Amino acid sequence: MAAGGSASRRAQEARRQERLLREQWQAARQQARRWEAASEGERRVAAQLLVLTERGWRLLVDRRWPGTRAANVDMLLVGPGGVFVLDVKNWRSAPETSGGKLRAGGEPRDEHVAKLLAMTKAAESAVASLGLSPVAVQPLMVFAGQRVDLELGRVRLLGEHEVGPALLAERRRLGGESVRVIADQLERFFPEYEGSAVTEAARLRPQPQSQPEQAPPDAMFDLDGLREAAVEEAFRAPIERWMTFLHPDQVALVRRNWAGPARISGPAGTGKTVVALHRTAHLARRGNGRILYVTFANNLPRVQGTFLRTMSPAVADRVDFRSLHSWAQEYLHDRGVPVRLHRDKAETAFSLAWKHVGRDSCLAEIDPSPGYWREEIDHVVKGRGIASFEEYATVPRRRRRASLRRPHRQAVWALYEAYESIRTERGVHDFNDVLSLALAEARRDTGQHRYTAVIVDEVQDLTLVGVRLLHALVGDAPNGLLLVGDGQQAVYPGGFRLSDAGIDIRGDRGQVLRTNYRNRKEILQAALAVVADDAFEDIDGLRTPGRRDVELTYHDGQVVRVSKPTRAEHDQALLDALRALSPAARADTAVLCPSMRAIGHYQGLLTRAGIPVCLLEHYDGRPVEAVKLGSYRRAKGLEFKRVYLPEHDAALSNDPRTDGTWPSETERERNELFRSQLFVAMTRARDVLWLGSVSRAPEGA
Ligand SMILES: Nc1ncnc2c1ncn2[C@@H]1O[C@H](COP(=O)(O)OP(=O)(O)OP(=O)(O)O)[C@@H](O)[C@H]1O
Repeated sequence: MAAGGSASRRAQEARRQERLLREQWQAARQQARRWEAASEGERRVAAQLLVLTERGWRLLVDRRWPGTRAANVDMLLVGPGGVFVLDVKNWRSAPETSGGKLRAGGEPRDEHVAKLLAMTKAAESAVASLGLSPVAVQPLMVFAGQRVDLELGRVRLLGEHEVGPALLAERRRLGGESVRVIADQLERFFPEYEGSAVTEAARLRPQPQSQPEQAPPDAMFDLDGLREAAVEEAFRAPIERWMTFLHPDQVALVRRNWAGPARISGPAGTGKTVVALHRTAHLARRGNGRILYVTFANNLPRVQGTFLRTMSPAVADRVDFRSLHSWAQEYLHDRGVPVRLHRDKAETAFSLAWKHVGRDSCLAEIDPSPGYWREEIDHVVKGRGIASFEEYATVPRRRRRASLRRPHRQAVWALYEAYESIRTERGVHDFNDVLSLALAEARRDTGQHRYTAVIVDEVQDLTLVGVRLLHALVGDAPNGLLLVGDGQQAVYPGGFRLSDAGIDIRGDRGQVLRTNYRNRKEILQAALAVVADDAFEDIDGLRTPGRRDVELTYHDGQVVRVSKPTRAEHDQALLDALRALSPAARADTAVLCPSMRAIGHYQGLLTRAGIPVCLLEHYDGRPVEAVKLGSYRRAKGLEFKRVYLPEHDAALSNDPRTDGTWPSETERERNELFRSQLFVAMTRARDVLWLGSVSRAPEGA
C-alpha cells in the first residue's frame, strides 16, 4: 500500500536508496566474509541481512534454543517488519511444496518445518510478556544458492536473493525503541551458543572497514529488488500500534489453548474484537484449516476483514469474514437447499396475519403496535426455534418486559401460526427460516467439517438458533468455538443463555476483559450515565448493574452538548462543527442516527453543505476522507475519533409518568433498548462526543 508521492519524488528516493544500499552492501559483504565457519552460501544470506541491520534491524546469529540440549537457532531478526525466526538451508536441490508438505531432491523434509515452527513458538513465548502479538513473529526458511518464494502454512520459504527485499517489504510494525527492547529480550531468552564460530562482534555490529576490500562482483546479488522494497518502505504508512502490541494478558488469550468452546466478554472498548482478530490470525497461522469469523451486522465483517488482511496478510485468505445470514444463505446454496428469502413478502404475510388474528385479540391491550408482536415471533418464537405451543407457554422470555399470561401466549401462538401459514402458502422464507434451515442442514452434515474454528463477534445480537448453528459447525472441538460479546450492548430484543444453546463454558474458558482502551473518561462516564439504571443479564445468565466498574486508560476527552430551540439551528451547529474539521480529521469522524429517516435527513444536509459522506454500509475499514454516516446499530464494533449524535435524545422518553410508573411495560422495554443503542453509539467515540438536542419550547410558552 504505497501512499501518494509524485513520480519524480519516487525516482529521487530510488536513486538515494541505491546509493545507500551499495555502501551498506559493501560493508555487509566484508563483515560476512569474516564468518569463517559459515559456508559461502550462508555468508551471502547473512550479508543480505546485515544490510538490514544498517536500516534499524537487529540480527542475532547462532543462538542456543533454551529447553533443548544442543539445538541452535540459526538467526533471529528483529526490525520494523516484526520478529523473524530464520533457518538457513544449504540444500543442493531447490525446495518444493505440495499438499502442505516440504520436499527437496525427491525426499520429504517436513521435520525441518516442524523444528522451525517449534522454534518460532519459543520466540513467541519469549516476547509475549512484552505484549507482542504472535502475529508479529514469523518463521522463515532461507535457501542459500536458490531462488525461491513459497509459502507453506505460516512458514515463508525464500531464496538468498529474495530474503532482503521480502523483509523490507514487510509492513512496518515496530518502532526503533520496540526493536531494541524485543531484540534485548530475545538475546536473553536465546543465549549465545557455545559452539558458535561466529564472533560476537560480527554477530551484532558492522565491522569498521579497516582493510578496505573491493568486493568482487556478485552474481547472486543485484540491487534492484532491495531498492524497490526500500522505496516502497519509505512511502508506506505506519501500522496501527494495536496490530502488533497488546496487553500481555490479551496476548495470553490470543495464544491460549482451550479444550472446548470459550467466551470473551467485557464492557465496551476493552479490546474484545482486537483479541478476537489476533486470535483468528494466530489460529490460522498455526493450522491449515479454514476459520469463520462471523457477526450479526453486515458491514462489520468487511471492516474486520480489512484489519486482518493488514495485520496478517499471509493467512487472510483462509479466514471467511461473514455476516451470519449471508453465510447461512451461501451454505444452503452450496448444499442444494432452496431458499426463497423475501423480506417484503414476509412482512406482508405478517401484516395479514396481524389483521386477521392479532389486531382484535388480547395482545392489543398489552401493545397495540404490531411491531412488538413481530419481534416476539422473530426473537422469541422463531429466534429460539420453538416448535410447539407447550414449549412457548413456559419459555422464559429473556429481556422482554411485558409479562404474558397464558391467554396472551395463546394469542401470540395463533398469530405465529397464521403468519407461518400465509408465509408458507406464498412460498417465502424470512431471516429466521434461513438460520433454521441451515441449522437442520449443519446437523445432517456429517462430512468433513469445513471450519476448524468459528469466532463470533457481538454474540449478544444473535438469536439462540444462530448460536446453535455456529456451535453445530465445530461442536466442542478444542479451540473451535469462541464467543465474543457484551450483554450491555445488546441492540435487538430478546435474548438467550448459553445453557439454552447447550454450550458449556467452564473454568478458564470464560474470560473477562476490564480495561477500556478506547474511550476518554468523560465520554465513558456520559455513556454509562445513560444506562446506569439498566441492569442486564448476559448470555451466561449473570445479572450485572448498568454502571459497571471499568479501568480506564485515557483521560481528557471532550463531551460537547449542544441544545438549540429549533431543528434548523441544531443542524446548523452540527454543520459548523463538521466544517471546522480538516479533510483528514473528517476521515475519523462519524455522524450516527437512531433511524433510517434521520440518516436520510443528515445525508441530504451534509451533501448540500459540500461535506463528503460515506455511508457505513459502504465503509470497509480503509481510510476514506469522508464523514461516516449510519445508524447506531450499524456502528456496532466500530470506533471513531469524533462521534456526532444529532438529536440524540429525541426518542428517549426518559421521564416516567409523574406517579413514577411507565406508561406500559412494552414502552419501558423499547426505551431500555433505545438506551442500549444510544450507549453503543456513544461508546464509539474515542476523543470527542458531540450530543445534539432540540429543546423545543413547551407549547404556548
Ligand atoms: N492493549 C491495548 N493497547 C492499546 N490499545 C488497545 C489495546 N487493546 C485494545 N486497544 C484499542 O482499544 C480500542 C477498543 O478495542 P476493541 O474494539 O477491540 O474493543 P471491544 O471490547 O471489542 O469494544 P466494543 O465492545 O465497544 O465494540 C481499539 O482502538 C483498540 O485498538
